[in-house]
Amino acid sequence: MSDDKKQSLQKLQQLLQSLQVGQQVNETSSLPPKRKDEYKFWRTQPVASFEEKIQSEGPIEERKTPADIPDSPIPLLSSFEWVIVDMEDDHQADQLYELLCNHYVEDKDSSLRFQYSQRFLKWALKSPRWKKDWHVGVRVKESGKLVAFISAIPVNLSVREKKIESVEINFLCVHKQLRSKRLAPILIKEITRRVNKCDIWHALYSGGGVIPTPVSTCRYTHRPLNFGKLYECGFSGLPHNTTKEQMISRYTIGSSTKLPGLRPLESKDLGKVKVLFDTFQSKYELYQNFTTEELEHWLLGDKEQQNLQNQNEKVIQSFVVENDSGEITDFVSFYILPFGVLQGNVHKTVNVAYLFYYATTAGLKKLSDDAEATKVLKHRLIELVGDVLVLAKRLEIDVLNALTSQDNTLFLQDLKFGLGDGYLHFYLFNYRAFPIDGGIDKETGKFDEVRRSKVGVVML
Ligand SMILES: CCCCCCCCCCCCCC(=O)SCCNC(=O)CCNC(=O)[C@H](O)C(C)(C)COP(=O)(O)OP(=O)(O)OC[C@H]1O[C@@H](n2cnc3c(N)ncnc32)[C@H](O)[C@@H]1OP(=O)(O)O
Repeated sequence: MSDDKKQSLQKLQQLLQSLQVGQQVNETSSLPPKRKDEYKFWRTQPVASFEEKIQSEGPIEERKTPADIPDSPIPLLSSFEWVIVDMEDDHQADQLYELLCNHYVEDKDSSLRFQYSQRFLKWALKSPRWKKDWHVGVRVKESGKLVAFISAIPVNLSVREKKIESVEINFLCVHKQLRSKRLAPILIKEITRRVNKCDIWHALYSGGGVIPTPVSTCRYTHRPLNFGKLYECGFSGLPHNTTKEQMISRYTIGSSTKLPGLRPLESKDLGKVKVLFDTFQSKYELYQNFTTEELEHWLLGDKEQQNLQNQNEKVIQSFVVENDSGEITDFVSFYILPFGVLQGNVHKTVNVAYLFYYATTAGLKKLSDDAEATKVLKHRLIELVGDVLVLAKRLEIDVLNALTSQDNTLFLQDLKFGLGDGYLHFYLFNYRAFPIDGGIDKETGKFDEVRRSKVGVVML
């Protein structure tokens, strides 16, 4: 490949990357990592240091009880107040939607922003055992304007053989005009207080920026499904000596799925899917133990989504493969989170889907590092995710994104996913753990098909 072509391809990848960056833009990602003692806030928190040689896994802080935790919220400047954002009230859910749309994550020149629908946010924030008290907002007292937010949902994590009652922290957001005023640490301390009051002492969170200290790092990858539109939006250039038609043809996929017995997941499948999923997930070193109720929520959507007339409008799409004997041999899911295109483009939205959870019986009976089992698994995942491309295309998705987590490195290359520039770092609060493989070869920065990743959680 000529240098020009390489450069153009690189540019294309960078541009495409901006479509699927998720959490890595606008965070601390552009800053070089500092020593832990230079992180004014994080050096005070129970997290491992970068340089620490971990000897054994377990909690960092001594065991406390909820009685040790203050009853009152962390003080705020007098012009602001703590509020709960009531996700059951459409008006308040809309205010959160507004805040996130305008201030959460965007690309560098502010031409793209996430379009978190109310439907998406309700699904993400009202998972089983959710608590109103953990949807924490900050309002300007005088105007009532919502200017900051942070959330927690309960999760039961497994870190290697240990089960850890935890929360997942997400949607940390501060209004642009209030940035760099140390409000984020206050939000983090307040959510910590509220969670601790419920006798929970650990958390999982992720982000594109490096803070002390990632337990794993995965890389973003993307698979264009509608190159023509991405090109028209101005996000993708053409590699040197390549026509638009050639690029479109490179990414063209068939219109029908290939796996016999592939159909949408129904609630009657959940029992079987849970058994399959539990077995499949247990090979990872970081994963969530789902109850059947949680599995229903995350794979079928909340009641509102389940009751939709048009199932294509669901933000979560899940499918199973049922064989002739009525066994569920596989399931796969993806969620949809579009970007709004600003600055008067012909296209108003870029439809982005993210690969979510999956499991298969293929290669399960043998040890996961058995070469034959890996071959069987790889072959099956190429078929399964290959069908996801078709299903996503039918829903008019323009790009399918995936991380290098789970067993994804087995199919990314074959299915023409391009390596992105963005990384997603996974963090554990108040828990020391040995590093977990993220599916990237440390020498080359490319997909690690041999070790793969041991990260089995997917965060929204
Ligand atoms: C047991 C329960 C525990 C629960 C808590 C577990 C921990 C949860 C942790 C949160 C998980 C969130 C998961 C998600 O939602 S990741 C999504 C984060 N959100 C965005 O990227 C949206 C756009 N950006 C913003 O809204 C703001 O820039 C944010 C709010 C991110 C920072 O606001 P601002 O730019 O105005 O900064 P500041 O002056 O107030 O504060 C500066 C301090 O904050 C540290 N900082 C900056 N960004 C992040 C970040 N993404 N995670 C952790 N820390 C972060 C930074 O290193 C510095 O500390 P230090 O370097 O001096 O030490």
